[in-house]
Amino acid sequence: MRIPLDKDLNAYRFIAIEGLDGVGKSTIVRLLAERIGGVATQTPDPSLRVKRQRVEASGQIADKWAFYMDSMVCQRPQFEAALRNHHVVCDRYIHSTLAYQWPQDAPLPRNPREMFPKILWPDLSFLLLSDEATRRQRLHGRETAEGIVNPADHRTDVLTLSEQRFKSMQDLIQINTAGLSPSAVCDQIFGRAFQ
Ligand SMILES: Nc1ncnc2c1ncn2[C@@H]1O[C@H](COP(=O)(O)OP(=O)(O)OP(=O)(O)O)[C@@H](O)[C@H]1O
Ligand SMILES: Cc1cn([C@H]2C[C@H](O)[C@@H](COP(=O)(O)O)O2)c(=O)[nH]c1=O
Repeated sequence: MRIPLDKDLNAYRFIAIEGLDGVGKSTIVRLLAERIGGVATQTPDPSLRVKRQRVEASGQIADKWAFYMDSMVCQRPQFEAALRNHHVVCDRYIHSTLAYQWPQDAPLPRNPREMFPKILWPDLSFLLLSDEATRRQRLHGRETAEGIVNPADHRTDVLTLSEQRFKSMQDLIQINTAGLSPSAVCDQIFGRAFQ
């Protein structure tokens, strides 16, 4: 099932799902894309995994910023091609890069759309939120199921700053996922995006 919008031009939507590690983004990206017959994607592109590991290991914030920004610029043609026929739902995008990689002591840019014109801006960006206990429980559940623990998902200082920044971003639509099943979260996003 595909749900085009009521207009000929820009008929399909580019939707970004943002939030802290473990809050439920990839689950919701998959469910929402299935529901709307859209393309589920993510940044950075998985083909950049090795380069990403190298950049993350370097720990240099300028290198990380450049890597994540470049990855979005490079994915632009792929997103534009998909948007000709489908909605696109993306796991992390520009708001994550700003939340995690903008210099710690600098205020966030006031007009990021104008500042970073090379990336394709999402039509709608959603911020998934939950209380910390729920987020940790979800993370723990996934770690137990998959047998993989990513130390980056547990850096409290980084997570605290990133959450503050996410919450201060006026163009993010906040969805409180605590107490909601994945399908109920999906319903809320669907309602906000398409009804
Ligand atoms: N609304 C929800 N209610 C209960 N469990 C959920 C919900 N959403 C996701 N989960 C579960 O929580 C775990 C983490 O979800 P998911 O991997 O989607 O998070 P994420 O935000 O993409 O994490 P990361 O950024 O670290 O990749 C998974 O085991 C998933 O099944
Ligand atoms: C896309 C993107 C990711 N990151 C950081 C944020 C997290 O600590 C890790 C994990 O990401 P994933 O969702 O588990 O793939 O990567 C970032 O700092 N900036 C970004 O743009």
